[in-house]
Amino acid sequence: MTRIIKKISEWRKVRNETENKSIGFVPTMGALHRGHESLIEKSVSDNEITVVSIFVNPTQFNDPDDLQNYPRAFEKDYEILNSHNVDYLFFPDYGEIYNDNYRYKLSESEFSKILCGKFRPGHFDGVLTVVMKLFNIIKPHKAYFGEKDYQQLKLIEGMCKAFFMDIEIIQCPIVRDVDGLALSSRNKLLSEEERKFALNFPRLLKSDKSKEEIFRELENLGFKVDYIEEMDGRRLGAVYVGNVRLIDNVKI
Ligand SMILES: Nc1ncnc2c1ncn2[C@@H]1O[C@H](COP(=O)(O)OP(=O)(O)OP(=O)(O)O)[C@@H](O)[C@H]1O
Ligand SMILES: CC(C)(CO)[C@@H](O)C(=O)[O-]
Ligand code: BAL
Repeated sequence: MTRIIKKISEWRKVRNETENKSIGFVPTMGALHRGHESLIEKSVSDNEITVVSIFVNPTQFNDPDDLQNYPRAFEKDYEILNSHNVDYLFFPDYGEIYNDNYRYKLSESEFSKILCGKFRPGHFDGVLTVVMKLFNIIKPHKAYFGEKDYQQLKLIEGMCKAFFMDIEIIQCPIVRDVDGLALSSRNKLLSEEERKFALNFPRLLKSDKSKEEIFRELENLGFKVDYIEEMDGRRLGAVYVGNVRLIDNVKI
């Protein structure tokens, strides 16, 4: 059975007893899907101990409605963790993580300001701060992140390098539904019709059109488009379907 740990003090005791065992860590905000499961499976196969965290981190939400509507599914999540033989679920509350009430934060001043960072002010400060805190608490050897959140993944790699953090970041490929939509917790917020409409996003992202053409075509279809950009041999984008913001990227 996956053991639920809510308190840092309780985890510290467990961590002290792990001796030389390898520890893999999968940070999440819950509402788990097969994308998360792919990270968990990799961690379970690579490490002797796997820790998953579920913490809907308020400091990375620039939009209070987005935070309030963020899907939460604790019971189903717990079943999924058990079915993968995850050893520990770290499930802290706000006060446990933000004992400073977010007076201290970690920022990156360049890459975090473009792409998603341009449209979600403060988002990556919140992400980097919470990931640093979680790393300092869990003290994993390896941590697993998905390529769907490509900018997040690169910023976390940069943070580890900048602060000489001895944690290996494992980059995991995007898991898609059979129809091509990248799995995302926020997909649960789409109506059936919106979900069908959302399929235009991955379809156009992977087309051989230019980023400008893709931007225009998505707008003409009725998407609100934050950006379509290319970097590192990838085309990345963020769009709104109704109130739901989706991100995705493909290799080009
Ligand atoms: N489809 C996916 N394939 C691979 N990894 C994924 C996928 N979706 C999410 N992840 C990874 O799971 C980790 C936790 O992500 P998170 O809990 O925010 O889920 P999410 O589905 O990305 O939710 P959101 O709706 O916030 O985008 C991140 O490292 C993220 O990149
Ligand atoms: C890395 C993370 C768990 C930090 O809250 C979150 O941004 C996510 O789920 O991708
Ligand atoms: N997976 C990224 C979390 C967020 O959108 O806040």
